[in-house]
Amino acid sequence: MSRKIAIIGGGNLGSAIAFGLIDQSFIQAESLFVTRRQIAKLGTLGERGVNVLSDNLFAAQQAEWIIIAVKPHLATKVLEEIKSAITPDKTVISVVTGVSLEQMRKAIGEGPALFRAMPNTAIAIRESMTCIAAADAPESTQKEVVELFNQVGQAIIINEELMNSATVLGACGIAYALRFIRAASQGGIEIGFPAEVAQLIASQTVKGAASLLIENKKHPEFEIDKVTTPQGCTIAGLNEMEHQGFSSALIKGIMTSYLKIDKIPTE
Ligand SMILES: NC(=O)C1=CN([C@@H]2O[C@H](COP(=O)(O)OP(=O)(O)OC[C@H]3O[C@@H](n4cnc5c(N)ncnc54)[C@H](OP(=O)(O)O)[C@@H]3O)[C@@H](O)[C@H]2O)C=CC1
Ligand SMILES: O=C(O)[C@@H]1CCC=N1
Repeated sequence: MSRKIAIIGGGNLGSAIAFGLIDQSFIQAESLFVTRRQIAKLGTLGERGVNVLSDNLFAAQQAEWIIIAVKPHLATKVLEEIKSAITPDKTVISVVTGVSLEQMRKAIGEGPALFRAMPNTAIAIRESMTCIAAADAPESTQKEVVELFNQVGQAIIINEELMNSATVLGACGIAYALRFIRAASQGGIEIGFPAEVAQLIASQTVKGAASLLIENKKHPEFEIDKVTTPQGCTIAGLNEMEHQGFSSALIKGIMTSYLKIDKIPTE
């Protein structure tokens, strides 16, 4: 990509995006500007040739595309800080939870194309699921933004009303899936494996299950039916998990996360 990109807020997600983009060679390291106040913590990106700095305005002045990746309560402040650098030809993409396109427009003013994107931390290894919502952006710019996030996983356009749902299912979802793997590993240790072997088996098995659905595009129960031998051990274990509230716990957790989003301070 010939454009320059600035990532304002190089924390967990901002850095993950940076690593994903340079590892995929989507952008040259020297065309990427990543900011945070404690720049020493961006050392690894700096060693890879990325411009690491604490001057948000300078970073935004250099780039055509500006990705905002600070915590929700800092988003408006940061947008106002870099406002003078956001000329109408630029594209601003916020990955901030709970900050609407309308709030962004209010902080920046009319002109630039605005997007909200909700990737997850697997973006660092180019395996993100990213949901994107656009405001007043030409079709061609929307395509470019989807293309950017397709470089580092799978990206789709959604209506902004679904952005909180996308946050929970896609971004928080990484943590839910990892907690499943941790629990499976702990069970694996109890039935005989050393911890690292249990984790490998649990992780690769989850990867395989996800890949079956993504490649075959069938309902999970279709694949489960292939595993559950009548009177076998799989159905016995699955039924016990459901008696203990497995699916119900997950759905209730998803709803709790969803209801929490509107309570996250964005000012
Ligand atoms: N983590 C995740 O899985 C996901 C997070 N999100 C959203 O992404 C955003 C970032 O989350 P996350 O990466 O986890 O949070 P982090 O706290 O890890 O990252 C935010 C970064 O912003 C930096 N920062 C704070 N103030 C400024 C400033 N004035 N100028 C520039 N940088 C600043 C902080 O570094 P320093 O203190 O050194 O300045 C910090 O590293 C949040 O809005 C979150 O809701 C969305 C999807 C997934
Ligand atoms: O937990 C949070 O609030 C953010 C949003 C999605 C992932 N992390």
